[in-house]
Amino acid sequence: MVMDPHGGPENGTVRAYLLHRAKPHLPPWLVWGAAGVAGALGHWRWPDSAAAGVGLTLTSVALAGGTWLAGKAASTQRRIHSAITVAAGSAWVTAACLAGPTAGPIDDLYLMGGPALALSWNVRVVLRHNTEGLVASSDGGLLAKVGLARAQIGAAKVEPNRVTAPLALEPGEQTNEDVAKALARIASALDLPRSAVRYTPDPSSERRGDLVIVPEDMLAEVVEWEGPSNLGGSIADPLVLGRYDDGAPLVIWLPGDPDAGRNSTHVLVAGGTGSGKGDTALNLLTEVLSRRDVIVWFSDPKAFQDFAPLRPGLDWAAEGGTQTEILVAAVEAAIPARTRWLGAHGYRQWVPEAAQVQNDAAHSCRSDGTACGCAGMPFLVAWFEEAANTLRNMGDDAFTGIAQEARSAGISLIVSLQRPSYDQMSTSTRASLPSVIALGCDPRDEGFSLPDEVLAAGAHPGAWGNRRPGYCYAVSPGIPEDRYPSPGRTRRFTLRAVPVMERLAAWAQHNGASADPVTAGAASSVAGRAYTGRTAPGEERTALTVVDDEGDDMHHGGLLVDPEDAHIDPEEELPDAQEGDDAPIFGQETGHKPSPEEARRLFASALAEFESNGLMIIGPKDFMDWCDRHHLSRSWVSLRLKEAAEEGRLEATNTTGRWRIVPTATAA
Ligand SMILES: Nc1ncnc2c1ncn2[C@@H]1O[C@H](COP(=O)(O)OP(=O)(O)OP(=O)(O)O)[C@@H](O)[C@H]1O
Repeated sequence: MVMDPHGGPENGTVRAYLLHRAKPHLPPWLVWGAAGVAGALGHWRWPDSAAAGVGLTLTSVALAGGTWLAGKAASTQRRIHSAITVAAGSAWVTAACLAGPTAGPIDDLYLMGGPALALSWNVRVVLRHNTEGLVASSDGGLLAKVGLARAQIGAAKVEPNRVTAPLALEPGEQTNEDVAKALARIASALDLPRSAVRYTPDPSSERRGDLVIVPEDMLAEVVEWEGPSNLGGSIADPLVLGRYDDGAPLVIWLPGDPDAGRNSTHVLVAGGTGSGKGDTALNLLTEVLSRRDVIVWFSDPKAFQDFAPLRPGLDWAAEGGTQTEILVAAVEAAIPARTRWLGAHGYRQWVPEAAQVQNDAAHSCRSDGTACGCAGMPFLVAWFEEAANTLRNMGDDAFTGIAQEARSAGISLIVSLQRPSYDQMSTSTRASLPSVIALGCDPRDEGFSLPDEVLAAGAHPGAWGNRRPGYCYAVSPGIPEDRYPSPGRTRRFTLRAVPVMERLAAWAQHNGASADPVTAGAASSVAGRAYTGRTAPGEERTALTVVDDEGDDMHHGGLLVDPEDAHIDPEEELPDAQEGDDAPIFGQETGHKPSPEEARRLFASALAEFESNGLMIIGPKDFMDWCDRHHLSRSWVSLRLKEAAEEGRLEATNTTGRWRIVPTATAA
């Protein structure tokens, strides 16, 4: 039989299991048997010896006294129990030796007294197993050992794998912080991992709290993802990501709930390489996509390696940096539009009713008080996978602004980081993400992942590193705060999950929400055809594109070229430009170069080409080849970009030298 280091059977039979469970309770019975044998043997050896009688009696008294002295370090209760047992046992052996094991009441004493004593020890072992250390500490043992002498432990609540013991500290001498600092020593004294010992301070007292001990790691077993928890439910229902160490489901909520007094939230998924961050993201994304009233805008610089099967269910999948910049701009545009819509329909924040057709007069945008029948607005999840670069480009102020305002617009941001640390994300950006799913990380990054109080209460993701994939702490509105330091584990995704994810994406594509006109309009107004919205197979969603589908060719892209320039064929050979023309052309090579006017026209066409290709955020570097082709300098381009911004064709982004194309339909 394979044994684990704690002596448990790993894969044994039922019999082996029972034997294993019975093992700790056998010794008192073995001692009972041995005493019987000793009595019989002694009587056979010294049937009538007076000397043996004195010797044996002294021995038994010495044994009992010795036990008493030896038990000094044990609790008083245990000491008395041991001494009585030894005294009774040795007295019986003495009597049996001298008078014979079957004489008078000696055999009855053996048969009744022995089992009673053995049982009393069994009870003790059971008690000790459940409240290991805590019983012993009632006389200060454990707590003295860990530097909390004089603290009192109240009646412990014992559940199958969880002991909760109220702790009262020495008034004026000790604080809850002292307990937090002693947690590692308590774990050491109990021979448990540090994450098994937690402390929940009582918010109303600096010297009271609950010590929670979870002796067995019930998360060790890997659970595979089998499908979403609540297909067709609302995004307002809990999202189930895994389970806690006591078996309770690990859930979070994204939208707020005014009735429960819960705010909507943004989530950081933080974990080191190999911590199971990818699978955790899949847990969250599959839950979101399985709900009927939410759309997802998803940006992934890694080209959807992990998320490919789910891609058809996304309303917008942005791949790489530039597309992500556009997605960010679209979120920025969607915020005021959505907030306005929610306000006009009498919602202080997004609730599931907002996603329905607005048939309730109480939620009408009409001034006459009749129902308006407007299309509902689904919740929006904007997801930034591996977001360090995106956040850096956006800048702190922009991100914190978006995060702040998104919450009243029915938008949750989900951000994941390659490494959870301050060199990936600034303090202020970190602070604008109220929720975190903290997976294993470098011990030095713990302070970034989790709030100080949660770390002080015993959370320790640095202890997992990448050795416990999927283990996590979840801090989020709606989770009871005393749960924050409890570890959970998400579910694992294997190849077997792929077809299920594909079916889920197809379900979302057909049955999930699609963007409402307000959100789609805001997205299209900045992203042009880079935003298409999710399309079901066979369904052309052209309504959202502001540019004519035929306009792929930049030079003939109807809508995109000024009408007075429409006759120009830019392919046509252009006359040589005059030397010394007024355009500030520097570093220009000799050769064919367009006149300033033509160059401007070419520039307009180039913008149109970018737009028709969905490349909505541009900078001088995007014009490098173009400059070479047309013998124009980059500084000339920079100047033109600024001019175009003044004309309303471009809009400045948060990054110097990067401009967002204003789609032609909405260009000033
Ligand atoms: N909940 C889980 N239970 C068990 N194993 C898991 C769990 N989640 C992930 N794993 C396993 O852990 C390994 C690492 O997971 P994953 O690739 O998701 O980590 P990661 O944090 O995304 O790493 P990286 O940043 O390098 O991509 C994989 O082999 C995966 O199958």
